[in-house]
Parts: sequence; C-alpha cells; structure tokens
Amino acid sequence: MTDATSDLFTLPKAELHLHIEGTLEPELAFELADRNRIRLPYESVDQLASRYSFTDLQSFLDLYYATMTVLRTEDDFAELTRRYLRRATAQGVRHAEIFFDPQAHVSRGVPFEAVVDGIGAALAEAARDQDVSGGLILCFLRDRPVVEAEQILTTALARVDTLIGVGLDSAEVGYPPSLFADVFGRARAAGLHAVAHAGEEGPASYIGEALDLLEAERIDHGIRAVEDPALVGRLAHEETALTVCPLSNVRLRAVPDLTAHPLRSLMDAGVRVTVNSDDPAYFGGYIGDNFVAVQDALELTDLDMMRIAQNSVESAFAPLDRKVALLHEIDGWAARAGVPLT
Ligand SMILES: Nc1ncnc2[nH]cnc12
Ligand SMILES: [Zn+2]
Repeated sequence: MTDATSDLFTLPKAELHLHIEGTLEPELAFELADRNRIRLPYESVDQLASRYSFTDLQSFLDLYYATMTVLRTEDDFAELTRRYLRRATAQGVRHAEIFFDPQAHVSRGVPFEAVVDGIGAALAEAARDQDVSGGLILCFLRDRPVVEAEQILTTALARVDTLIGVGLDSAEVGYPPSLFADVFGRARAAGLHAVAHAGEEGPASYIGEALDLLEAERIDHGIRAVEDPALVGRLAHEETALTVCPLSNVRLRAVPDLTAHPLRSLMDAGVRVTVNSDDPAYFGGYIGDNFVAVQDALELTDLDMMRIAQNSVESAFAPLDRKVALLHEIDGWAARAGVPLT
C-alpha cells in the first residue's frame, strides 16, 4: 500500500513522450476508415481492440503502422490531435510535446504539410481554448534507410517553424543511433532540439551513443540504463531526463510487470525521471493512468509524484516563463493536496 491520497489526474504535468499516431483509438480508426473509404481488415471496433495484445515492440509496430493508414487528410490529423488533447488535459497535461512519424505518411502519398498543419491546428486551438502549450517533434524511423531520413528532414526544414525538435523511433535493436549522427547534426544546426528513443529494447550502449553522437537532450525510455551503473551516474550528473512510459514497457514486455519496473531505482539514483504514455490508445492508459499505476505498483509517495511532474516541466522545451508558471501550478496542487514537502 502507499500513502497516496491525492488526485494525480489534477496534478499539472508535461507530456514529453507521446506518439500522436499511438493515440488512434479503435473508434476513430473506424470513423476515419469510413470517411476515407478504406477497408480495415477487422469486422468491428471490438475485433480491432482485441488485437491489442503484444509480445514485443515489433508486434506492436506491425499493428501501429497498419492502422495509421486511415489517417489521410489534414482534418484527420487535426481530429486525432483534438481527441488526444481532450483526454490529456482531463488527466492534467498542461504542456504536450508531440512526436509524429512523417515517413510513415509521406510514403503513402500524404503530404508532409497535411500532417503538420493538421496537428498544428489542433494544438493552436487547445492553446487558445484550454491554455495548453506544446510543440511537434519529428521522429525519424530508424529501421528505414538513412537516406529517407535525410530526405524527410530536407522537406521538413522548409517548414522548420512548425517543429521544436527531432527524435528517433521505431524498431530499435540493430539500428544504433550512430547511423543518424549526420541527420541529427543537420537538424541541430537548423535550431531544432534533439531527443532519441534508446534503451527501450536496445542495449544501454545505445543511450551513450544517443548522448554522444546525436547530442540528445532527453532520452526516450532509457530504462536499460539500469544495467550500467556508470551510465546511471552520468545521467544523474548531467541531469538528462528520461521519458519513461511504464504501461508501454509492460505491454511490450520490456519489463515483466510494473512492480519490477526500474523507474524507482533510477529515481533513487538521482536520475531525472518523467512519466509519459507513449501510445496510450494501444497500451491501456493515458498519462494520468500511468501516474496512478506506477505510484501504486512502486509505492511512490505523493511527493515522489510531484517531483516527477516537476521533472517533466523542467525538461520541457518550453519558454522559461511558461515553465515557471507551470511549476507554480504544481506548488498550488501540492498545497491544496497537503503534500508534505520533505
Ligand atoms: N514505444 C515505441 N518505441 C519505438 N518506436 C515507437 N513508435 C511508436 N511507439 C514506439
Ligand atoms: Zn515512444
């Protein structure tokens, strides 16, 4: 049991690891399939949902890429993002840095502009109506040829104003960060932030490569760092944030169950850990659900959860005044909840 008494859905937080295509709920997938006259190979929403059982990252990616083919127009991307932001704000998200996989769309004939303009329109609406801030992070697909990443970056740099950063995702093992050193160098030279998935299924050495060769400012997942104590020391010393996704790690069997999740030992070692949802439509919960599940499984205190929320804001690529305002909101939450600050 924990001493949890607070409502973690109302704890203000930033979401730093969220693939917008991974927010495609089965209901919307069917709506968009109808609208775009695409036939999904499932009879019903329930039949599609029943396929959400995975043995590893690749088994998930196969379904993820197949289902996202229903996304075709700017409006589709806007509606997807609107629905995500509605759910996320109901679970306390005040700032969202959203990943997207343009190669998976452009390769099907969807223009890059339709993707960024659709997601961007929904983000702008939410900024106006719900006081949620955020931005877009373009992810390169590491299991596709490097030249394709170079090409999508060239396309993206014509609309660099729509982006805050670049990332690296998809199948990890066998696709080390070193392959993308030049692409990331170009992106950083254009003023973009850099993050990378590393140490989800892949070895801890990929985390060091992402830091040294990609100059990644945050590591997405990074949980296999626990296998290398020197690396854990480095992450703590350099205050590198890990964007951890606990429910994802269980569903993709990167950890056997939540009680065995390394989040707590990483935190205890001084690593700046954040909690995020990854692909919430597929993994059984949005960000607040992840907060509740880890608090329960790892017996974290309300103060621990508050620190995780503070880490998310401190590690965000948001303007300083926005971060200060959100840190004040977290203090207000703690005061209302009576969280002891020691
Ligand atoms: N968990 C994950 N790891 C790597 N690539 C992804 N793309 C979407 N979700 C992902
Ligand atoms: Zn991810």
